[in-house]
Amino acid sequence: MASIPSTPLLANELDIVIPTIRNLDFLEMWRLFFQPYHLIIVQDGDPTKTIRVPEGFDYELHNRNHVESLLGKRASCISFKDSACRCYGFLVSKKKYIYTIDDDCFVAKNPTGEDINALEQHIKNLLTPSTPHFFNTLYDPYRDGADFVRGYPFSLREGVPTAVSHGLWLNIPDYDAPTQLVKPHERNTRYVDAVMTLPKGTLFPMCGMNLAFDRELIGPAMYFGLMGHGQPIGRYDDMWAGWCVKVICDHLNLGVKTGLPYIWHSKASNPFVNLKKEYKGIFWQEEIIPFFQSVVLPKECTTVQKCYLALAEKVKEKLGSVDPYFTKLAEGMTTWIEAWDAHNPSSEATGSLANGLAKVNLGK
Ligand SMILES: O=c1ccn([C@@H]2O[C@H](COP(=O)(O)OP(=O)(O)O[C@H]3O[C@@H](CO)[C@H](O)[C@H]3O)[C@@H](O)[C@H]2O)c(=O)[nH]1
Ligand SMILES: [Mn+2]
Repeated sequence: MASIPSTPLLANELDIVIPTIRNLDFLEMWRLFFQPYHLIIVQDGDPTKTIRVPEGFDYELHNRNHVESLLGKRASCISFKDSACRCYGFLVSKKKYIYTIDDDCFVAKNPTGEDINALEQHIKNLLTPSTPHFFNTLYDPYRDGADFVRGYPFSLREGVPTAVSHGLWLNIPDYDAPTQLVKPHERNTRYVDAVMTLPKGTLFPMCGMNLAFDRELIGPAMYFGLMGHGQPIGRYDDMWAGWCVKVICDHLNLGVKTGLPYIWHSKASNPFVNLKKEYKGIFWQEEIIPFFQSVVLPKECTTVQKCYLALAEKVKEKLGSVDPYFTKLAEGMTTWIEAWDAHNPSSEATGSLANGLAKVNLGK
């Protein structure tokens, strides 16, 4: 009986990025799964505050002083006093893969009561192809005990490289403030044992609290937009990144998966505070979504950076009239790419990997 290959740890190829304003005692629960990895802690808020990290973890900690000294004027594109600051950790990492998790997310248990190694599942998701061009009704065909169903074209069974693995949450669901207010006691107890590829041409609300991605394939697009201090909106950082990422993944023939793994989200943030942060986004998104649904990136955009800069231009042109914020956000997007390329000179080369995929895509 062939043994089922265990998932490679990728311990030297993956960084764990944690945005935080509090001590990281939550890591104790993750120690078994996280200890082999390097952590990039992005300390938000007051840089003079000391963040306690449990013994035995290999980590680097960046606070606002570090952000400003590394990026100089370009630090303006990194949010302050919002979890969006986490994207700074994506920028300074030198690894191929990123896993990002919030500090109020704990190890969940599967229906048989076993602890879920969320990182292992994300790695499986990222190392197996995606199927955005044709939906497999038995979900993830590359999973042990599953396959492509009858009628699935063989020409599409190779799939495409997976750029993003979007995990979910038991207990406190990632609801918006109005839903939180209406359903304050609702908890997610439903464990759905599935991983699905998001079909090409479909957007989704990407949550940043349990998220992994291939930094070499899509890193430059993982900009968590301008939120928090000095900004008219909050809690749309991960959403914005998800919409940009999905449009670019569709263009470059890359895949986005959602579903397993689950984490246990323990803390409901204050719905009234959240409502204040979200309220402009709640009506702006009725214009933002049609914008992303209508975006067509030029075929000359064969790297993530080129796609992202073209997208920033379109944001300024099409959404600038909705609110001046979007002009500022478009500038933030451009500054982000400048900062990314300044600190990741080799990324154009990896962008050419996407370029290669784009050629495959464009060849069709
Ligand atoms: O100013 C801040 C506030 C928080 N953080 C860190 O960010 C994450 C998420 O914070 P928290 O769990 O308190 O908030 P949630 O509402 O549950 O977060 C969800 O909404 C999204 C907001 O954009 C977020 O991505 C979702 O997970 C924690 O690690 C805090 O320590 C911060 O860095 N700065
Ligand atoms: Mn939370």
